[in-house]
Amino acid sequence: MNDIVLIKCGGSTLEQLSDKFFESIADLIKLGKKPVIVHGGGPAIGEMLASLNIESVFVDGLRKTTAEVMEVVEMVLAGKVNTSIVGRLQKTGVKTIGLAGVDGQLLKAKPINFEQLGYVGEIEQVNAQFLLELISIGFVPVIAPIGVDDADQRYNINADTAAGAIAKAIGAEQLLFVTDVPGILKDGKLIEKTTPEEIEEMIEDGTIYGGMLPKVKAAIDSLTGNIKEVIIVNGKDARIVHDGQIIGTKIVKENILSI
Ligand SMILES: Nc1ncnc2c1ncn2[C@@H]1O[C@H](COP(=O)(O)OP(=O)(O)O)[C@@H](O)[C@H]1O
Ligand SMILES: CC(=O)N[C@@H](CCC(=O)OP(=O)(O)O)C(=O)O
Repeated sequence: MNDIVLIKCGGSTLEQLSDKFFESIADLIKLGKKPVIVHGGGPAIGEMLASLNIESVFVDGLRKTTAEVMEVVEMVLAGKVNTSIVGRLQKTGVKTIGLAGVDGQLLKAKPINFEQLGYVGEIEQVNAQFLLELISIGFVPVIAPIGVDDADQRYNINADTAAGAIAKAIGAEQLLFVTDVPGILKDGKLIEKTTPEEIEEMIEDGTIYGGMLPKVKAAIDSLTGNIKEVIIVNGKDARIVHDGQIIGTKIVKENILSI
């Protein structure tokens, strides 16, 4: 047991996160957990691009990233969103360090499909050793999903995908997606527990679409690693932990569910 919990904070909910949310991260540390945060910031990037009269174009949920867009993505994610989360967490007394993929070559990336998506990246390698060292000396890393290659080209990585890859690389035990819905909803009702197989069916029948897709795909992929469960939770709730329980949708490996 390494007690690492990777928490992905979605841009959909970042501005609504209460002080209590950050206090519950401090609570997790008191319970002996080692949190690591990966954040998004899609809406903030969209607003900044709009204010610069640059159009946002999405292909299959991924933002088409020209060199000009990449500069804005990095400015918003690393410059604004990351420092804001670091500041809020630090206020609760937690030792925090903000990082983008370029720091310590944390996220080595390559283009997914340059012709179609420009500088959208996929992670080739995570510098897990660097992160584990920071965790071992008591820091909570807060990571912006920006990748880098050996030529210092930066890449825009979907934050859910980055969270899954980082969780797997550092052997996290739990992966939490904090978003703007209470979990996976079906016919308006919260699904409390589900499996990769059921998720495939919900993708097929259209129950799961849009921004939920990269989350469940990253969840399924990370369940092949050290992770025992992935939980999707609502960032609008004051606290993520209620009486020691996390409320949301739990995604577990099939064999565990059938026991
Ligand atoms: N079955 C589903 N249950 C709940 N939300 C869903 C479902 N399918 C798609 N979604 C969408 O996924 C969104 C969350 O993803 P996204 O907007 O990318 O958030 P984030 O910025 O937190 O990553 C929800 O607001 C909702 O519109
Ligand atoms: C390639 C790609 O689409 N990158 C995302 C990165 C931010 C992100 O993923 O933010 P959320 O978690 O808020 O969706 C973007 O440019 O919007």
